[in-house]
Amino acid sequence: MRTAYTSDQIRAAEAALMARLPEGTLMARAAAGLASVCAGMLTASAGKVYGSRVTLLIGSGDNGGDALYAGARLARRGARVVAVLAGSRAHPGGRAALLGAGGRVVAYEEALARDLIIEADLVVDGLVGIGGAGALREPYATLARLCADAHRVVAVDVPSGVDASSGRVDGPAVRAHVTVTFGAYKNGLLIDPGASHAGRVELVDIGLGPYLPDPDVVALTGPDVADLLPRPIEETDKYRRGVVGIVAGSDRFTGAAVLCVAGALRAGVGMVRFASTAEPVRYVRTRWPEAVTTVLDGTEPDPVGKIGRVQAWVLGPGMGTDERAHALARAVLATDEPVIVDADGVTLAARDPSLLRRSAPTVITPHAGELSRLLGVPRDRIEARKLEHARRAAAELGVTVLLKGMTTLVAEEDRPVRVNTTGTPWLATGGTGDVLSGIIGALLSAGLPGYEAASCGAYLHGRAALLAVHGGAEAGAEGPIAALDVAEALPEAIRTL
Ligand SMILES: NC(=O)C1=CN([C@@H]2O[C@H](COP(=O)(O)OP(=O)(O)OC[C@H]3O[C@@H](n4cnc5c(N)ncnc54)[C@H](OP(=O)(O)O)[C@@H]3O)[C@@H](O)[C@H]2O)[C@@H](O)CC1
Ligand SMILES: [K+]
Repeated sequence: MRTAYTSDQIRAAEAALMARLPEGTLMARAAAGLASVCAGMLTASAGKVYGSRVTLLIGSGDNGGDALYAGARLARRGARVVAVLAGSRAHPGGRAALLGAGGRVVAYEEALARDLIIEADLVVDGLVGIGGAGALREPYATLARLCADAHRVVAVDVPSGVDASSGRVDGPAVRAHVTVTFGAYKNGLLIDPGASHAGRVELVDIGLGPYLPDPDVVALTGPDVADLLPRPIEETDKYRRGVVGIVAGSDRFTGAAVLCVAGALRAGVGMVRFASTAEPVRYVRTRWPEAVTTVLDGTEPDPVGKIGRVQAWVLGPGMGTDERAHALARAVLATDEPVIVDADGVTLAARDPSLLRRSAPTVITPHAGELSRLLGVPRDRIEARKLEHARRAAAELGVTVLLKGMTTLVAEEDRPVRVNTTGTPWLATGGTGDVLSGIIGALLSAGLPGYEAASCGAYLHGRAALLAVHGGAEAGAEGPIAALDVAEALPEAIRTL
């Protein structure tokens, strides 16, 4: 499990550790780790450290101090190091170390900074770290923008302009090839848009481990998901493995039904009971003979009873939002089984919040627009502050929230937010969300709690998509995928966790 923290949590841990160490020890550890990554990159790109050109962008805080001390180490190995000071101040010890090692220090001037950034083999972003607040001011903002023209950029601790605690980016921000972070991951390195500014993240151990509190954000890894996934045991049967009831599709949207059933079946459910109007039932029966189907014409006094016993429900994909759909949603949500509410189900819940007031576990899977309707908060505000709003929705609605997006978040009250690290931009294609809800339904029916089902489901969905994009391989050339390809790649995604 990868764990991440807010700036305040990191600061508190650093203070506790620093109190036990001679002054400057932590910065020396950070700078040594940073210099070693920089040297590796220079060797890879320029063939050697000696003679290579390094430009340091230096802010007035300790983030600049790290960069200056690392620059001094590189200068001692023969690199030609120049520090551009963005502010009137710079860490005095770091500045002296760089000058002592033969490096140069220049005051910011735009044309000079541009040349130094373009000509460098490596640019080191030491503008701001966890002390950054709000959008970058000038000339920091211009320097961050100029980094787009650099050959290679290493960000110190976090890319400047990215909020370390949330991943928020308000204005220009450095886009790094590599981020060297100290002591522990910061939330902003895992959550977008920050995460996509960080490039590859290298964690340098500075001894913070024993002083870190419970993490604020975590990311599951393949082995974590492998441990959490229920596997069939010898004396099992389809009922014990889990039966999921899928209420999805309508005569207008038949595909959502087929895809949702695909996700559940390929994720390894014991059995699918599928219920809908006549058309989607016909399509599901044709494509998935494995599913047991029920036609609902909307006149049933007890639709849930007609469908039969299940251990969990998927409610919503393509089911529509009319009166019939509303009544069906009410009936499913009145049961005592866990329910994942997706798509039209989320729209119905936004219109009638009483639907989500239930004691059994509920997972909702909105994108930012759907969450905007649920919370009554503008969509762009949610997109800018995803962590905050996923948490708020979980607390206010009393459900597990899977907020879809470039990085998917899973929030539940009093638990660290889980951020999903698998996936690919190719996933942005119609129907993939229906597959995801089927996967989560399958995991819920197998007995996983909502928090685990949602986060493992997102992981498997993203991993299956990656395999499909690479034609079944872990990496390599990429090609387009359709939603059904994601479902079809699930068994391989699980096999190779
Ligand atoms: N603590 C430790 O033990 C260790 C810490 N370490 C390192 O220290 C870093 C934290 O250092 P830090 O606390 O000095 O803050 P830092 O990130 O340099 O930024 C503060 C400066 O930035 C400025 N500034 C802020 N916002 C701005 C904006 N929007 N636009 C422009 N400027 C802005 C702000 O200016 P001011 O508001 O004061 O005018 C202030 O001067 C941490 O990330 C890690 O790299 C490591 O060495 C390991 C040990
Ligand atoms: K930085």
